[in-house]
Amino acid sequence: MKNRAFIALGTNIGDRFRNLCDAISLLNEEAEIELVRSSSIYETDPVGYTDQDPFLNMVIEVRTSLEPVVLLEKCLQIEHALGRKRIIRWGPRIIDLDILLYNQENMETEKLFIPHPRLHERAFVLIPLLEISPDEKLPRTNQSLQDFLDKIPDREGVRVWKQKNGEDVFALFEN
Ligand SMILES: Nc1ncnc2c1ncn2[C@@H]1O[C@H](COP(=O)(O)OP(=O)(O)OP(=O)(O)O)[C@@H](O)[C@H]1O
Ligand SMILES: Nc1nc2c(c(=O)[nH]1)N=C(CO)CN2
Repeated sequence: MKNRAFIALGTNIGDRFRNLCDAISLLNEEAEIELVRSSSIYETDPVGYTDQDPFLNMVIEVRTSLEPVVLLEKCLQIEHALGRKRIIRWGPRIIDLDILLYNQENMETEKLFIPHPRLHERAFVLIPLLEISPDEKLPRTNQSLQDFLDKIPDREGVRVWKQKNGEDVFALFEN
């Protein structure tokens, strides 16, 4: 599994912890995806469309033999399997899976932008990502993601909800 990718998870409907667990177990069932690392889980104030409940957000690192578009298809299938419906842009969701980074690639197709276009402006993504990969940069640039995070004024809206215990965090998600 030669490719390294980071996936952001977000949820603000129903049993949010259960939704994270379900999404991670479905990713783990894929033979071509290997879970490598996970951030702590953060509770975050909604951004964009603010009249909605707080989210749980986290970031995981995976290794995969899937090409980016196929990895996206798997993510969309999992969103669908967990009952996600798209109603309001940036609105409430059972689960959202975004591909943040895929190796050092930059790609823009109709369906897929990598790195994720709003990655560098979202504290709810940058904080968990930098927790597990502090030196990460925007692909093929020298622009450190920590620098982007430092420029975001409001970071108080992102609070640790469940601390990573330092050992196998994915154990949290075993059924
Ligand atoms: N890096 C990416 N990861 C996931 N989806 C992406 C990515 N780039 C483009 N997309 C496209 O975005 C669509 C998903 O949009 P979605 O409804 O989840 O947006 P959103 O989660 O409301 O907003 P945001 O994209 O700001 O997180 C997918 O169907 C996919 O085609
Ligand atoms: N805190 C927080 N706010 C959001 C989130 C999210 O995951 N967390 N996702 C959004 C749509 O992608 C819009 N706003």
